[in-house]
Amino acid sequence: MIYGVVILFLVIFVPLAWRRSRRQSLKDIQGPPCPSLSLLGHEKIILAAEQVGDLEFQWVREYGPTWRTKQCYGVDALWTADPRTLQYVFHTSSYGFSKAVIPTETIKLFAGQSILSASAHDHQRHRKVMNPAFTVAQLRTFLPVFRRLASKLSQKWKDHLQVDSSSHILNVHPTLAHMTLDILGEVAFDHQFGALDGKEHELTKSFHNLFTDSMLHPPSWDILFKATWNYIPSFCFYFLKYLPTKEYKRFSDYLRTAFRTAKGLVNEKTSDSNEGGKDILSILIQSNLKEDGRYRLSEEEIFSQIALLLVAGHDTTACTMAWLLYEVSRHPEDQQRIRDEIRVARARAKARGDDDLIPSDYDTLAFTNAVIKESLRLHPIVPYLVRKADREDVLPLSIPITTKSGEVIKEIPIAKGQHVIASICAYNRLKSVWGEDADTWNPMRFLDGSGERMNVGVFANLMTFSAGNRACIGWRFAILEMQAVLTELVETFSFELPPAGMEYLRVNAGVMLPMIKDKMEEGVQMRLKISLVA
Ligand code: HEM
Repeated sequence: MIYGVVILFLVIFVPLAWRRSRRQSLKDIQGPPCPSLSLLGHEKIILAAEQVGDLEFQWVREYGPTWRTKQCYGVDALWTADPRTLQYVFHTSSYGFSKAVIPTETIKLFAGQSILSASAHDHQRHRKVMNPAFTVAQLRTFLPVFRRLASKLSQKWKDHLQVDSSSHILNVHPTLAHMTLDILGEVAFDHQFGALDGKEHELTKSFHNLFTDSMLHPPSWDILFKATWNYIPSFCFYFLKYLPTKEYKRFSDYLRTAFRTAKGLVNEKTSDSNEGGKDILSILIQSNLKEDGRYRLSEEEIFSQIALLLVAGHDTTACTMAWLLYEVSRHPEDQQRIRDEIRVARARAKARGDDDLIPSDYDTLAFTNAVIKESLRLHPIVPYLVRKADREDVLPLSIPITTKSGEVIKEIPIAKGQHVIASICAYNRLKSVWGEDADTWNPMRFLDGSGERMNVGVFANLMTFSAGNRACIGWRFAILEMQAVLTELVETFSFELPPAGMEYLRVNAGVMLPMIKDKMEEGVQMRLKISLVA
């Protein structure tokens, strides 16, 4: 049946797409030759790349930081890693570039009517209600929970070592994900998921391999089918959740489960006699009630934020931490330097009369923070973002490019509806921003300030948390959580790469996940050798 639907869409929409591609003005922009006359353009090779970003890095080397690719049905897409263009798209033009249809409708499949897929007008409303839950003061109150659950994780790993031997090769990803879910449960919803205790919540089951099942290496029919979404009336999207294939079923099953969990959590809050709850959901509900009725979030929108937070706030951080521990394993001398730095900070805290580090102590861990930034630079969990110009516009470039006809240009006129793809992974490795060693590990770049001159993204000039008014609302949350967890783990354990023979892949499942070559059927994993610090 799905093939019939796809063929029908192809017949109707290929001519439309072809006509649209004629209107565009990007023909003179250089880019990789199209693999064939294929209707898929470059989409298939980008989505199937063995290592996320490798193609983009190669294209930046060949064409400069702004280049053109073909999307399905011959439509041109403009890719950019140019800092000025990114600043223009994400900051200067404010809401002038909306999220493209395919990511928006895909997000709705697993996060309903949440902030992540809201239109510009609705986004301001969502963000105003959610902001009070993500202030610095609010987040600092979460630190004891971050520390307690990091220490619980550490105890679990110690137990592994006792059962096994003094060192052990451990897949660190699942327990990191259990810990980040438990953290989110407590600080966001005042709820105990008990994932680290091995409790099988229906949510953890329905989240397991959600993105790899739904988005990793999509079949050609799905890529072509999704491309038709750019041309169909919006009421058709309502039916996507009923598509019977695994790609769509996994998302709609998750959304149903998340909504069930969300209803339970909201009921707990509203029946709670303690109205001054300090968790994210309580603050969101209180902030919503203070709003004028016209601007309030509906019940469905609140459930959707919960479904989104459960995804956006846990595995993103768990995978990012898995990469962080991978980098720490590859660089034992940096690992030791982190340990020494924590020791000094602890001694200072003790001399002051504090039992433990306080939030401002984490800001003084200059090298540890530089390591976190460097890992976020090389391993951005969201590798690119697709935006659509809401009107005709002219994009400024800080790095001029040479067109096919040999002209050197500093700006690119674009048509309304043009897809502009921000390559987060390519920007994060741009030599003009990060220096000649941009492809290699060097946390020191964040200590001499050389990497942080331009202020493109919300954090450390990185695009990893995006930029502008739709940037990650949880970036401070994620950083404080990583600081607390990394200090606990590096103080307690020594990390090494396992013996040679394991090749780690950054796979593209909508988000960038760690897997092991030739063991992809085992799912997301990061195997590291751990032992207790002597
Ligand atoms: C290392 C961890 C994280 C990374 C790399 C990350 C990255 C991102 C990125 C790139 C976006 C923009 C997506 C887009 O425009 O389509 C985003 C949005 C968002 N993130 Fe995060 N995130 C992380 C952790 C978190 C955490 C811990 C939370 C919540 C507790 C969170 C909640 C959100 C929300 C609600 C949005 C939507 C914001 C909006 O549209 O205004 N994220 N994140």
